[in-house]
Amino acid sequence: MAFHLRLRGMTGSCHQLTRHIHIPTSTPTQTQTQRVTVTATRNWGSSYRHYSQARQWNTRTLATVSDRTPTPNRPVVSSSPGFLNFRYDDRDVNVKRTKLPNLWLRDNCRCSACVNQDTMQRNFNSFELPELIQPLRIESNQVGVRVHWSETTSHESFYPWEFIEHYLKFDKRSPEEVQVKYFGAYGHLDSFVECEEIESNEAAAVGRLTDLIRRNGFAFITGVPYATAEPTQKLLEKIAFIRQTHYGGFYDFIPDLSLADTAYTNLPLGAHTDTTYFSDPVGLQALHLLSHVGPELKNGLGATLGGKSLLVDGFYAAGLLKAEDPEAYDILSSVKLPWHASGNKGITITPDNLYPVFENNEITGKLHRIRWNNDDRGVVPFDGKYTPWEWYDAAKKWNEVLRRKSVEYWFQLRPGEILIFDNWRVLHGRSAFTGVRRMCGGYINRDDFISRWRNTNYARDDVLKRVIG
Ligand SMILES: C[N+](C)(C)CCCC[C@H](N)C(=O)O
Ligand SMILES: O=C(O)CCC(=O)C(=O)O
Repeated sequence: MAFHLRLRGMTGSCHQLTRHIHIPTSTPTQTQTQRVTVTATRNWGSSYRHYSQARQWNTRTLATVSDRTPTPNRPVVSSSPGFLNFRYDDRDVNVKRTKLPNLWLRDNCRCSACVNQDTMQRNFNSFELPELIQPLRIESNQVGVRVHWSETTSHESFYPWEFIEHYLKFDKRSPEEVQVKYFGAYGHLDSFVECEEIESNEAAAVGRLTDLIRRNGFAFITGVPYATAEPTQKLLEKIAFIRQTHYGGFYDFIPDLSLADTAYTNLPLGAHTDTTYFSDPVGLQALHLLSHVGPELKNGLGATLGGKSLLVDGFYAAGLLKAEDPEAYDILSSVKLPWHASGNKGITITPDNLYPVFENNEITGKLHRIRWNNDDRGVVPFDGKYTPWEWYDAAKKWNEVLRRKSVEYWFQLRPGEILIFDNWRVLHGRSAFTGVRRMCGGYINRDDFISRWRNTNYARDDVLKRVIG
């Protein structure tokens, strides 16, 4: 018996697909093979729209394959052309949709045949899946839904209820958020991990360290040997590999202008973020003061050498600006600027695009990244929603907030203490100094930092659910 399915009201060109599928008869033990000719439009999008509108097929309504066994507190699952339908009983469950596309579900099969278990990468070509794939049989239980698909080689997928119900209620996975703790003039007194803790229990200690940085914006590693720079480098590499830049990888510097940047001088540096000129500014920056040798004490009075360190919680400062002058916050979020690093011969780095001072997360609207180094900023453009003088006015307000006594956290770095901060949130600087001040440290990519934080603070299954979607 030929079983011709044709979607009515199709537009655009069609092409014939011939499928052999097993449609179970009423008695599940018997199945019969039937030639099925299915037509679908080339333009997948429109066929989807028509697909979901096609109520009547030109022959019998598709045999609904569904699992009627109700599972407490879970929706009843049924099938209609192109979709699995999920109907909650009369409970008022707040859902955004009551059906999920078959092709989307099949593409998200996570079985060991579909996902390379060694690499966690998709193991099949999504675009060779039957465009009008249908379930032959559906079973559901307390844990999830099992679907037997109509494919040339029949395929069985299992979807945990957590996955299904998430996408009935939401459009996507929301970005990970952590409870951040702002800091002001007094910093965080408890944001440190002992070096020996890392040596004795690396994963747990690095987990605590990365979580402190994630939540507080910065943390110290204390008790670090400082006769040489090597222990510092080794500790940083326990978080993630050190990022190479035009300053090299692990850095160890003194004020000798060995590289063309004011960091290699004894000049004061106002609060800034580093590498504003990279498309992907460095995620973490580490600084360890190894030594500071100055002129001998004069007439017995202590010669203050200077070189104090400054941190500003950019998220806290931006919150103050937003509350006091929302338009200034919006201007600094909207006006996209050029940034550059061009001091070193043969180096002229600029980002792939123009970027604003504040970047806000598209989903949560929350401040996500600050890019602020007025010395490395390019020319404020004339086009766009705001004029340059509106930008200067907003930036001046931002600059004023950054220099408030209540916002600036000044402290003295000491040998043996590595400072590590979130360069997308925390601005840093220093006071002028005399003498020879030796600093070492390194940059770490944002994504490598966040990956390490995830994997040292949460179970892998939980992390995989978050990152695969
Ligand atoms: C010494 N160390 C490599 C840490 C920094 C060198 C210069 C940093 C500069 N503010 C920039 O963003 O490029
Ligand atoms: O010397 C310092 O304390 C900080 C230097 C600096 O701002 C940097 O390396 O980006």
